[in-house]
Amino acid sequence: MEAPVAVLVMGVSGSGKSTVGSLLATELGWKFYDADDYHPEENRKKMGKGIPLNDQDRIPWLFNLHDILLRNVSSGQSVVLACSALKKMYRNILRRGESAATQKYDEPGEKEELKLLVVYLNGPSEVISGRLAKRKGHFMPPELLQSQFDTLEPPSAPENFLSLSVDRSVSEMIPIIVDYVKTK
Ligand SMILES: Nc1ncnc2c1ncn2[C@@H]1O[C@H](COP(=O)(O)OP(=O)(O)O)[C@@H](O)[C@H]1O
Ligand SMILES: O=C(O)[C@H](O)[C@@H](O)[C@H](O)[C@H](O)COP(=O)(O)O
Repeated sequence: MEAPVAVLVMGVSGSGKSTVGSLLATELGWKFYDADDYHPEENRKKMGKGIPLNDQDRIPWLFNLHDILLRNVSSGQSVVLACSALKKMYRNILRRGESAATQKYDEPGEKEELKLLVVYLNGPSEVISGRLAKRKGHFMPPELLQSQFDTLEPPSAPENFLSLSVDRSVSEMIPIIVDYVKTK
């Protein structure tokens, strides 16, 4: 792998995106972005009140994240992004920005400005809700987990993705992800 890439670490709230993504970026020596840091105040307030976000809330946030990824990759900087990216359309926006909205080029691999490698952290709601119940000092209420599962569209071919069970330890995941990234 030579050209700069963006690695998306995705999954429902509490699946481990921030933990895995930040360690991965450190391991690779790449920049790390946590999509949670880019939610507008209205989105945070909405989630804080226990109301799930909808497409209208998420799409401008995803456009902004696409711009950040593209700016980095265009300047030669590979990046890791931790972002829920629950729907296929959301991942297309991260890849293509506004052109995803026109759906002219819908499928990953077609005329992409940005190579996005997807790491999908998957696991049962019982395990993830147990972790959220213990997590302290975060704006996301654990009650929203079911809505995240309801919205989730797991990645599928032709998306370029690696699926990892949240049952694995983080230290076990990192070398697997590094291998995946290095062979792409
Ligand atoms: N693979 C893992 N094994 C055990 N605990 C984990 C694992 N990944 C994350 N955690 C813990 O689960 C909680 C949620 O992780 P976090 O990274 O905040 O998830 P997300 O960013 O997807 O919401 C945190 O308390 C974190 O320490
Ligand atoms: O698209 C969304 O609904 C949000 O991005 C959501 O998925 C995310 O989970 C929250 O921002 C909370 O952050 P954590 O994922 O860190 O719990």
